[in-house]
Amino acid sequence: MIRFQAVHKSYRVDGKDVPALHAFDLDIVDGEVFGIIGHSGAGKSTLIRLINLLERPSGGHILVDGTDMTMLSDAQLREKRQRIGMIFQHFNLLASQTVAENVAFPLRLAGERDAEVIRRRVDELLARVGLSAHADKFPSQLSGGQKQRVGIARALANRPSILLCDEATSALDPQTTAAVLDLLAEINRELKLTIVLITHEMDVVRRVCDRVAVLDAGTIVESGAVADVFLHPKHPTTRRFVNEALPEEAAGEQAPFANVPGRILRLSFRGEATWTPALGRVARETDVDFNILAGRIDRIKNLPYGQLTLAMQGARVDEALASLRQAGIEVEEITTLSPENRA
Ligand SMILES: Nc1ncnc2c1ncn2[C@@H]1O[C@H](COP(=O)(O)OP(=O)(O)OP(=O)(O)O)[C@@H](O)[C@H]1O
Repeated sequence: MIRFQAVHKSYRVDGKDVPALHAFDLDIVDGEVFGIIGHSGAGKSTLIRLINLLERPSGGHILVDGTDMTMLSDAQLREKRQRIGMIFQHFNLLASQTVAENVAFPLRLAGERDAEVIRRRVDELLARVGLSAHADKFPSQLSGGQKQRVGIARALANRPSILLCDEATSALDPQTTAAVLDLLAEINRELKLTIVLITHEMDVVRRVCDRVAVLDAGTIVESGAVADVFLHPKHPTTRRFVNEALPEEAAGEQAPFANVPGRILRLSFRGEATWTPALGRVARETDVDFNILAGRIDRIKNLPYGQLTLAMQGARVDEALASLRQAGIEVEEITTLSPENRA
């Protein structure tokens, strides 16, 4: 468990303290993939670097598995950091060392001297990230995705219980991003380690995270299970991120519904409800008509979900909505959204 207690952080700039993170509490539980999303300058890097104390908090406590990181001596902190792996946007590999030497580096740093032990561990790690054939290459001979795989192998070398990912896919194209995120999800599942990642892309959160915190100008404005935050964003900043990830839905919300006859509704289906033909059944039973304005079916991590924006007409619309809710479908009336909420 990673626990932030009343943590805040200011940087000293031109003799003045400038706040980067306002006081916050946050728990990240063992084995989850926790995302922190925010725009540039929101404080994401600061927050993630507080976990391994690459940044020291201006106040408050950071507990990792019950140990207060702020109380450790330098030697204790070095030891603790070996159990907290980290990967970076620009990979931070040693250019003059081979892939195998880069992965061996943290093992040597931790005091391992036995060449055979190191070789076996490096082989195992390179196999895990799919780079066994590239052990003797130099970083400059690898693609971005391969470099990040080396970064991941290196971060896992000392069997950490936590992996911190600092914009780990921001320098990669969408296909490579998807492959690296799949690898992170696999590592989380199989090694049961906790992953904390920061990103400015909601799609990264949607693909791999269990929970998410939205950071806006140094404040956590919203947090919770990804499906809840994604399907029912409350804060305008969250809504903007979600709309980036759901362009069709965004277009639907901004359509001129004032001219569409009927009540404008948004239906959200999760899990099994995504595949049941409830809408057709309810329409037949209650004699309502519906017109689909926007929609999509996708996945939030392993959870299938669907969202439909539709206009519904008929004398028994309220009855239809009650039946849909009973079938496990979330129903929101969106004609009543204020212009601010539609942003
Ligand atoms: N070492 C530093 N000294 C002074 N100010 C800093 C320092 N590091 C960060 N800041 C400031 O703190 C705020 C938060 O920065 P941080 O890098 O944590 O944000 P971020 O969300 O990670 O941004 P980005 O996505 O651009 O990396 C910014 O206003 C930034 O200018």
